[in-house]
Amino acid sequence: MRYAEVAVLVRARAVDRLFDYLVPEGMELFAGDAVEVPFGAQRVEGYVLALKDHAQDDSVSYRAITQKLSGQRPPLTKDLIELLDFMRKRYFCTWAAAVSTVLPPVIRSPGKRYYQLDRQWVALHGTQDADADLIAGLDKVFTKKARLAEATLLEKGFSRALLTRFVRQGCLTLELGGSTVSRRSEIWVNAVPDAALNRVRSAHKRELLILLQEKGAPQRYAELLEQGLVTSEMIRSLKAQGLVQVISKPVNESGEETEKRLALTEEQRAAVASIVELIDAKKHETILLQGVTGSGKTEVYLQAIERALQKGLQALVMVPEIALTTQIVARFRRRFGSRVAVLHSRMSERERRHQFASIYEGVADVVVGARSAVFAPLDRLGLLVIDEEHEATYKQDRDPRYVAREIAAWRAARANAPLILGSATPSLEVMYRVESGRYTKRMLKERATGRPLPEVRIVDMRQEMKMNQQGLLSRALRDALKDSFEHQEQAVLLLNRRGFSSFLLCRECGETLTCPHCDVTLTVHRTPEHTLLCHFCNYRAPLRDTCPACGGGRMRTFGAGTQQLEQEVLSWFPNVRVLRMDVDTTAGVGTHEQILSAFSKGEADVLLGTQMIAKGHDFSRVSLVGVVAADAALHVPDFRSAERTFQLLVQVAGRAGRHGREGRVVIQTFAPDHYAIQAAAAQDYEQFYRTELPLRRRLEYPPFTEIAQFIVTHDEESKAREGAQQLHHLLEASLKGCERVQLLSAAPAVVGRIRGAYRYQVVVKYHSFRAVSKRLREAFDQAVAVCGNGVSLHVDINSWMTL
Ligand SMILES: Nc1ncnc2c1ncn2[C@@H]1O[C@H](COP(=O)(O)OP(=O)(O)OP(=O)(O)O)[C@@H](O)[C@H]1O
Ligand SMILES: [Zn+2]
Ligand SMILES: [Zn+2]
Repeated sequence: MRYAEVAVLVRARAVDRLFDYLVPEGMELFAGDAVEVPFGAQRVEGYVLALKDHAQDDSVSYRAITQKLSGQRPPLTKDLIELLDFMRKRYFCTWAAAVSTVLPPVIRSPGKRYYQLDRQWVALHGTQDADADLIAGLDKVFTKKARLAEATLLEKGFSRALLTRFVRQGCLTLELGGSTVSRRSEIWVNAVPDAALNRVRSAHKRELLILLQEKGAPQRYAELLEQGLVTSEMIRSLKAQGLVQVISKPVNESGEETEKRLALTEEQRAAVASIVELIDAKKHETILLQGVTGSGKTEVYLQAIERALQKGLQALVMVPEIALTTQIVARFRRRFGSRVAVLHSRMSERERRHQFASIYEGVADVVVGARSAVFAPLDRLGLLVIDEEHEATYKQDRDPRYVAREIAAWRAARANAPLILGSATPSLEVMYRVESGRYTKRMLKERATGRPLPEVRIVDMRQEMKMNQQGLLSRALRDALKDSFEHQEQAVLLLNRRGFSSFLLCRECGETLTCPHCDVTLTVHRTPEHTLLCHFCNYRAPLRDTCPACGGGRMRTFGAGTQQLEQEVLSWFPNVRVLRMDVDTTAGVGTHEQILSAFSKGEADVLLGTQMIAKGHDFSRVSLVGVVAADAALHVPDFRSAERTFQLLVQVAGRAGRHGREGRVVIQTFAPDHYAIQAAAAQDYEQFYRTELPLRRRLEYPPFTEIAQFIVTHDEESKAREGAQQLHHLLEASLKGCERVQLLSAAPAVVGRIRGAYRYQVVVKYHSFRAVSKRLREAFDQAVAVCGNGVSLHVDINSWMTL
């Protein structure tokens, strides 16, 4: 008897365990396969995590699996199966939630598999190959039909492993669920140096050889064929005589030849060398690649990946938000052609299916993608890269709230592969790990193009207010815009309105109000009564008009929209062309790309928008960057607000002057002396880090502690609050006697209400996850059990952003 240990896709926490099922006689089943099983009176989908000869309890008679759902390949690879367990323990999620997160629904059901033979490939490679007999055999089977079902080929004695290998080599094309999986390449021929012409009898062949020798470089087979200069038979026999070489070069989707690597700068070369050393040694290590904006980190990734591919290994590259990073994907495609698969959340189902198929079949061995790509089914990982490591988008904001960086680290360690974290502005967590010796660091201090970093100027908005300048644009920023337009250059204007909260800011001295216990900004809370509130610990204070610092009477809520900014720009410069990028203008699929590509083609003079314009773009004609209100980022009620502000300002500044004239940056702020703004203006990471770290230490924030944030929601405010208080009691009881743990009072969450549901939070700070995880989990499970109907509980471990 064989048994399967199955994770069933039933969400209820009450049945969150693995179930044993009998494997019916004759069912070919592997760990990782999708199955249908009886569950109560229903039939449900499940995943086989292990196969075994004995069930948990031999005296029980187990029910049998009713059906196998997956096709040839188990959708869950071996390391993904193990990852499920890690996710459950780390993010307190159920088996079902872990499986659903790791595997998007579209890839579970298999399609029928058909193959086509590439005759040109066979004609040119066939007979010389070590596989000559097998290829000749395939050729014969395919004579009558252009397309054969997999079952037919298996019947004829070709094994699956063989078919897969031929797909990877380019000899076969696989058709799966309406899309074609193939490794696109183009065939080139070249004369062997000093090929002895006298050995060639046929005049045609001799002509061809002379032509190739005269050219002295490989020629496209397709072109020679068009010109009537070759037949496949000619090439085959010349190849057999050792007079020509047949080369297949990878091409990209549109058939263009893949691009050559760039000659590296000295710094890049050293970085690539240290990564290559790890790849060769199959050694896991995490390397922080800290490179200033425009230092050419991407080229370092590309060349390191090339090495992994040469060794038959795969690479995974994570980018913060794929819709915003079309440029980077295009570069990967230009370099590695159809070996690149792209995964992100905005793809059509059909496209996603296609991308997954090419990964499973091994045709794509470089995966580039956003957060969820961290689960790509790669079983020969040789290198993992997280670009812009510091970005908040690597944190999943729904359950299970995983951090892609943690998952990548887990997979890299398991695969004995290096993990590269790239950033101009590394997160404090990562830099702290570098300092404590857990990660190594490689620096790129110069821009790869040799351009200098832009010059940054801070404008004190308090002075502007005194001069009775009421608008969003200071005089300095207006002058800079005018200068940029006069030189026919482009400008980027950033107005970030991150978060949903508002805060009070003194228009005369720039003061804001912070929590005396947590040092985060107090936000204006409108329900049930108007108060100032700390979302961390529930401290409250009354609203006020007068400033506690300067005594002025102009404490006002802060915030302006991008539309308002657009109007103001147009009122000063009626003839300039403005593109606006924010949540309103980017709702549709592909709209990001459209706006960005219009801007990079020079169809507008100004791009203005929220933080989505700050990241990663490489625009060649931008010489001016203006930050309209740096304070909006500074006063997000989050202990990371200074860090986020510094990162945002350095990143957006980095868009200026990457190629042409020297860049200029204008930062407008009510807090010109704030250390985050000062360090950003100097583009000095070290200066920022040295100031921020002691503050974190004093207040016991990450990287010195870790934070678990529990969220309780309900349609009625009182129920949500009571639920949070109940959870607080349970946590108190279960954490009793634990050292160095802080449990904060239940408080309204920063986003107090989403889609009608009220949200309360309870925060726990601790030093060691290992020491508290069981206790946290226990309290959480109890709270789930005792909380009434309609209350839902979420947990956010190591909250990346306290939202
Ligand atoms: N070795 C090189 N020689 C010449 N140009 C290079 C070299 N390496 C990179 N570049 C060019 O430098 C520019 C910046 O490179 P890239 O976009 O990779 O920088 P980055 O470090 O990712 O910057 P950011 O962090 O600002 O996104 C690109 O236009 C790239 O083509
Ligand atoms: Zn004041
Ligand atoms: Zn507080």
